[in-house]
Amino acid sequence: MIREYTQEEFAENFLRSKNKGGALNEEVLKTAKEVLEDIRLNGDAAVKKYVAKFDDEVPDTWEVSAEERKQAWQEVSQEVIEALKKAAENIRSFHAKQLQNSRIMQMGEDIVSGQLFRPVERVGIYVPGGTACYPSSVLMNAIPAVLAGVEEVIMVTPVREGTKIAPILSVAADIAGVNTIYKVGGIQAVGALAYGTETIPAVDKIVGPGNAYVAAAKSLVYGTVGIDMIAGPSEVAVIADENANPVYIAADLIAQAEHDKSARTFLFTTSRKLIEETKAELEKQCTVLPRREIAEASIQTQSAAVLVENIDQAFELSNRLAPEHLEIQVQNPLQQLSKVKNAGSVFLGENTPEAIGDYYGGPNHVLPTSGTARFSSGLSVDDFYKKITYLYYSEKALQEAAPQVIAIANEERLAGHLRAVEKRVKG
Ligand SMILES: NC(=O)c1ccc[n+]([C@@H]2O[C@H](COP(=O)([O-])OP(=O)(O)OC[C@H]3O[C@@H](n4cnc5c(N)ncnc54)[C@H](O)[C@@H]3O)[C@@H](O)[C@H]2O)c1
Ligand SMILES: N[C@H](CO)Cc1c[nH]c[nH+]1
Ligand SMILES: [Zn+2]
Repeated sequence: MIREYTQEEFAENFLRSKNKGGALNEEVLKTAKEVLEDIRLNGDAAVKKYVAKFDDEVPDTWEVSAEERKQAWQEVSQEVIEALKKAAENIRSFHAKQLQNSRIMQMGEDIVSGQLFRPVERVGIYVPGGTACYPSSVLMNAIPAVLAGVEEVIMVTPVREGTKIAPILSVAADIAGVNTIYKVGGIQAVGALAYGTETIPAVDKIVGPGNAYVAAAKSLVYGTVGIDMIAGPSEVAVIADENANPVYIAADLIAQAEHDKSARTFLFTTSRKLIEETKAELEKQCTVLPRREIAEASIQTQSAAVLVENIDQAFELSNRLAPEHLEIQVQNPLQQLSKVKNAGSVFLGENTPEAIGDYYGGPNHVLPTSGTARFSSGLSVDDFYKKITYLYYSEKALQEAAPQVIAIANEERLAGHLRAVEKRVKG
């Protein structure tokens, strides 16, 4: 089961090599590159080919029809619809606080500058669906986009069985305000959204989580379109002291491990006893897990337990790892929050399992993985804005600024720039 590492071994095995976009290995990137190039050149025909290759049956029509979307509401229980609506409300209130207005600044008497906040016009949201069904990802992706004022939200998701998407995905899409849904997933969906095909329109930005293939494809189309971040296979790190509950820790590690064989789970603790008890719990809880095979593969190959001398050492390792999720299971967890430097999202105390954030709490669950939380953040309203700066100078203001600008332009040996100012100033 979960392997124990010394701090040095952990650094060697998990921080030096594997934590640099680890999920995007060469082989995955090579496949993604080939598929993307084919889609760029051959549009729908290539998409069709790869849906058949990677996802089985090719639906006759890729767009989920208005009729299918209406019918979906009859196929989901009222209880689940209510749960989705309540979750959507929490996510909406959390993200509404991130809304921003354009700014205008008076910089002295004759100068005005500022920033225009403009929504990205057309956004593609990726909703994973290879081995599980993710209505929560529909809400997490689309709600901030709609709040920011995105005009068109296009959702893509693979079909797992038959040629229909799960009705709950369609209901979640209606609740969140998705305009169009296409039954295409994987690299081929990312390619179609980036380059546009006869059926699927090109978008301005692609957001959303996915497995290593999806994450690799997103990283490769960056530049043609915007992307949010590398949101690949799930991760959780738990920092725990001797008072933490091994039953909860094992449950939370399994909750992320069951996403994907490539998911990564970590325990940093001051207690050897807790490591032993967590190991025993992992064995026990996995035996009754429907996705046992996936969770066990993840725990056996991608996980680590590290005994540390004190909690500060645990934070040091976690900050270097920059996990997607960090659980702080120590006494007075709020007092430890200031020690977090790198993480996608933090969960405080034993009553805040990471799963509450996956579905319901409000913060976004689309988060940076494989060490990329060192420089990127979870999805937010901000991802759906462009911030356009502007500047106004009066004649008098330009006159005053001219000597400084001319001096700098002169040093840069850019005479054209210098003259553009010089020609306007008198005297
Ligand atoms: N970081 C985050 O914010 C976050 C949030 C939710 C889920 N996730 C992750 O999303 C992922 C969901 O994975 P999933 O597989 O269930 O769904 P997915 O939709 O991400 O990927 C499934 C698609 O991958 C493609 N694929 C599979 N094997 C392939 C191969 N050998 N070559 C080329 N393409 C291939 C297929 O087209 C398939 O439809 C998990 O890794 C989970 O941990 C991450
Ligand atoms: N834990 C995932 C992010 O890594 C999000 C999710 C959706 N559903 C369940 N979990
Ligand atoms: Zn999860």
